[in-house]
Amino acid sequence: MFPVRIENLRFSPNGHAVLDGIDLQLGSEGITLLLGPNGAGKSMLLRVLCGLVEPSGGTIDWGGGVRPARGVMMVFQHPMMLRATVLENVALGLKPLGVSAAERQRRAMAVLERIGLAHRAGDSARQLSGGEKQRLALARAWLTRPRLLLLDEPTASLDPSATAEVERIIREIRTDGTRILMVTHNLGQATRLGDDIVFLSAGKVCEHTPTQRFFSRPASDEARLFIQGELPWRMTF
Ligand SMILES: Nc1ncnc2c1ncn2[C@@H]1O[C@H](COP(=O)(O)OP(=O)(O)OP(=O)(O)O)[C@@H](O)[C@H]1O
Repeated sequence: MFPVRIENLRFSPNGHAVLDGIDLQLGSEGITLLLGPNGAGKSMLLRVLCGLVEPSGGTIDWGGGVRPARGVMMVFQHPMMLRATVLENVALGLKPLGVSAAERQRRAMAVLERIGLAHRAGDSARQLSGGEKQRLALARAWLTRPRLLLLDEPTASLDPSATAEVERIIREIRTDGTRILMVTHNLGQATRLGDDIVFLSAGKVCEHTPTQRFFSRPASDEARLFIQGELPWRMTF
């Protein structure tokens, strides 16, 4: 499936270019952080990659073949919880894979242990806190062993301790062999988690560079102003 090669990817509903010719290559390992101002097209890029939105043009080459049906998973900023227990919500991810009910429960319990939610297995998932719901959503995706995991601001509304716990789980998923592409507005988080940074502005990739270099020597004016918190609003649209 890797490298994933994205070329001249476009999404232009009603003539407005949300993705304006994205060129990007993703190798088989690591955590890539997608940064950029509001409206840059970060979430839209993830939606196109996971197949939720049909692009207007361009190509995505999934390592020479078509996108593997179950190889790509996405976790949203506000993950959906079914009206069911925590265990059932996690086990659900394995249902389409034809895993038996007993095995689904066994594996779901094992992943709940790893994310520190085993003691909540029998509780209603909808009663969980925001941080716990995000951990559950990560566990649900992790259980299916995706090759590529797309994360859209998974810690956006979490406090520092819940954020640290989610970051720990993301690192574990990466160590387990899953490639991660993640949107964040948290620059501290980008330095903690990111192997490399893709900086998007106005639907285009301005730069794709190792994390340390991005923060010490950004190549584009847009990225430099963004890091300094001085990006003029007119450059964001
Ligand atoms: N389904 C859609 N159809 C048309 N335009 C859309 C659609 N979804 C989003 N947009 C527009 O695309 C642009 C980019 O949105 P997107 O959510 O990808 O930005 P973003 O970089 O993730 O921003 P933020 O950091 O604020 O979440 C916005 O102007 C948004 O209004």
